[in-house]
Amino acid sequence: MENQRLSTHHLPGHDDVYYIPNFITEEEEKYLIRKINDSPQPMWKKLVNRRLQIWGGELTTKGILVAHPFPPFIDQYPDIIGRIKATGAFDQSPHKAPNHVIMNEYLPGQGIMPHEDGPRYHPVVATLSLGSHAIFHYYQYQSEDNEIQPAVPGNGKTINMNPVLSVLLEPRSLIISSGAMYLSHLHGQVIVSFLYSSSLTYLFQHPGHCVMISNLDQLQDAQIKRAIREGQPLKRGVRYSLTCRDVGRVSSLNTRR
Ligand SMILES: O=C(O)CCC(=O)C(=O)O
Ligand SMILES: [Fe+2]
Repeated sequence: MENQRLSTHHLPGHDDVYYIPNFITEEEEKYLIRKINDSPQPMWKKLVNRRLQIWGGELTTKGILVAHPFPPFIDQYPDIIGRIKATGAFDQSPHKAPNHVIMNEYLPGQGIMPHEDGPRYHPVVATLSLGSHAIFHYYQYQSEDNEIQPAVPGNGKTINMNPVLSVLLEPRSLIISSGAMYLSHLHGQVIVSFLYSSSLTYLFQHPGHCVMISNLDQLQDAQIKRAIREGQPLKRGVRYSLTCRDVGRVSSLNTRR
């Protein structure tokens, strides 16, 4: 997906992952978090390690979207959908913009296991982070010539738990994954309450486990940059992620988008 508007944001060595810091302002972030927290209890689905809300409609078991209008804080003010569309990341997708958003809430110490987003979506996902940072990893399945690593099962295949790419997601940033990173890799967010910085290139997720962060040069958050520079622990707060995707098949009974 080489795209002029995004080309300055791609991660070094990875043409199919883009990191855009400060995609929204602090004021817009506060507004969105307030709207999320104001939403009625029945909107939330509780999972073991996170809570989530689904915006844009429900997916049937056959992968068809029964469309429902977005809440206005997603496609009116601040117009997250319009701004994502303007990046050009969805130029090749069926609706040229995301029509489905899963909003995840993670408390400190919560995360999401490595997984694939699957074929129901056009293979581009744009994720907006709010509230706090996360380390986001991309993984591959184990291949025969890879060294054996501790692994967890996924679709009967074994995952190589050495990430191929690790990105520090700042609050207000947008990360876009496409191409092979969507189609043949897994992604996940490691469960940590603190991050410890060691040098300017490596961060400790927990003592003894170091990861190389690919987007250190792209970071913009003053607090995060200072903590990394000074070797201070980065304390996790509540993080919200808005994962925005385009579902190709939309029910004709209810196509308001
Ligand atoms: O929280 C994130 O950044 C990622 C969430 C995710 O991968 C998903 O909802 O499919
Ligand atoms: Fe995902």
